[in-house]
Amino acid sequence: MTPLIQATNLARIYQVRRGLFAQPKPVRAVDGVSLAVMPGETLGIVGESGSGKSTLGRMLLGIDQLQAGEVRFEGRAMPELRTAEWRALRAKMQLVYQDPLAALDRRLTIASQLAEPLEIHRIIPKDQRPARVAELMVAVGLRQDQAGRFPHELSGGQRQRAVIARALASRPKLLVCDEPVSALDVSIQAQVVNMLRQLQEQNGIAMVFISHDLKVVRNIADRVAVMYLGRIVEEASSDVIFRSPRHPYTQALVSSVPVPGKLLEGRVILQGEPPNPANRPAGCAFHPRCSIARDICRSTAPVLRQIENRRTAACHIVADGAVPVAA
Ligand SMILES: Nc1ncnc2c1ncn2[C@@H]1O[C@H](COP(=O)(O)OP(=O)(O)OP(=O)(O)O)[C@@H](O)[C@H]1O
Repeated sequence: MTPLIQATNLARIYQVRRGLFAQPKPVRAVDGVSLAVMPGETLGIVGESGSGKSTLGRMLLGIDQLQAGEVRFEGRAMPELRTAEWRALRAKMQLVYQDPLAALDRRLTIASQLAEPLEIHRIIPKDQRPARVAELMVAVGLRQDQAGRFPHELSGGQRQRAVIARALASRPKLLVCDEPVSALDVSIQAQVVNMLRQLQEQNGIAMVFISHDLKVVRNIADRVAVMYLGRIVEEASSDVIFRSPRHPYTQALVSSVPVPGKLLEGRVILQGEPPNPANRPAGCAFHPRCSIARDICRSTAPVLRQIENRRTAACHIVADGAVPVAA
């Protein structure tokens, strides 16, 4: 089966100047990332702030330039130029990000915002648009009397529902959700995540779900990729990642998620400084914080290897004897 979206060896380096007269330094935001998402599947992407999750999400959609690598959608390479073909493909993949107020136009009513993509992509005849707008509102749990409201007249959760409805207007096959519930109250987060899950099941939409919140990812993802300083360090099904994380970084992340009724015994505490993308440690970037690091970890970067059936990890210690993924 062809993946819906497949990314190979994506890389993005930013030149970042810290201070007016300082020399720009390269920041490897995304550094050789490959992934694939099957139709209808949800891939969770987790990692601390600065690990490159958002940059990766934008690269998948073609919003951020690819400096290296390739993205294929339904088997076709994404065109580099913003041609008609690019726009047609982009309509099939939509972004939902953290701040719904920024994503919505403050001067337009909710109904007008939902009608806009229908107009732009000329998806359905004009006379059918009001009915489609009403349908989209029902799909995301907004009331019809909210159609005439402006974004500031809705709550945060309702605004995010409107953003999701707009993203659904072009009947996308992929949603890239970048921290879609982080700005919402915890009680509302679960409602929006459940709604996303339902929409996905009903419409067979695939998702790339980016979040630093493992509890949320656990709820929604089929598979999880863990990022550390621009690279994927472990990837497996959500069950496997949360039940038996193997990479020491994944172990630390997973053990920091409180489980009701369970003591924090055996919890792995991350040592050392949080990662600084402008100052990537030599060897394995995680080694300064790793409790099982050996000499090789300080000198040689580990490659992502298949360490078990359907699990990959980039760690010299856990992958002893395993075959590199690219081999
Ligand atoms: N437009 C930009 N210009 C310069 N540096 C950038 C830009 N966008 C991202 N970066 C840098 O790239 C690195 C990765 O950032 P990115 O936002 O992709 O990570 P993230 O994991 O999504 O983090 P967060 O959860 O904080 O958004 C960071 O060091 C960030 O400062």
